[in-house]
Amino acid sequence: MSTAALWVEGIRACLLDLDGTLVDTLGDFELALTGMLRELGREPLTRAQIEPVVGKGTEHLVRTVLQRTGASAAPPDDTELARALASYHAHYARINGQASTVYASVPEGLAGLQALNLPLVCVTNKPQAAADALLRHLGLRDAVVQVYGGDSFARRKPDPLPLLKASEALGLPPAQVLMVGDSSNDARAARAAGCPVVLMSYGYNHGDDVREAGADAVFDRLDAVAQALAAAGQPGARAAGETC
Ligand SMILES: O=C(O)COP(=O)(O)O
Ligand SMILES: [Mg+2]
Repeated sequence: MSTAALWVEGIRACLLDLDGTLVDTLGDFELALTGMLRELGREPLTRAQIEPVVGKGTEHLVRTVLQRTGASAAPPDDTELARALASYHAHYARINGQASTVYASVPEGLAGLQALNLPLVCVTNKPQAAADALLRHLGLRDAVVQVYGGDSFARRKPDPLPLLKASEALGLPPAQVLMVGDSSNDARAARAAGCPVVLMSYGYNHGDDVREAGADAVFDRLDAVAQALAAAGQPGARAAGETC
């Protein structure tokens, strides 16, 4: 990545997506959905079928899965959806973290961003309580100052609201807050909020090419994002140990 890239200029904080960016959670989605589908008397889906549906929040996931596994392709009615969601949440709470792993470059990437004194905030579409519990389980909770979930605000990504609220809480203009995600959902939210955005190539992008998602840059490793920011000599960030 060229150090002349504009997105690196003036970054003072980072918003981090969770599923597909920090943690590979596909196994957890598979376990919880399989539990729900069994309870509803339906056949489970494969991971390959589940992956493109992840990233737009729980209701979108469950609604789409019900539609794909139903006798007809009709959308579920409200009662059916409510029953499925209750089952899914109960299964997810029980298995949360059992089949999830932190991506290889993430510990180094978080350490690299922290070494630049950038506050890190998790902005995910996963429900807040589940996201918080997962980060704790994986020993990542202390790396971020705040966790916002898909139920934290009136609207979730790709709406800009969570990113605008997070920037406001940090006391920074969105142009100085970098969104780090894995999908067009993150890129759309960032563009609408006025945040620069980079995407990780290893996550879930709804089955589409992440390089076509409209990000400022795409990286294969999270520590490469920190290195690019460090190389640009961030004005708002000081190297670890450096004093004012
Ligand atoms: O839809 C989800 O639950 C996952 O969302 P995330 O990629 O925003 O973390
Ligand atoms: Mg994601």
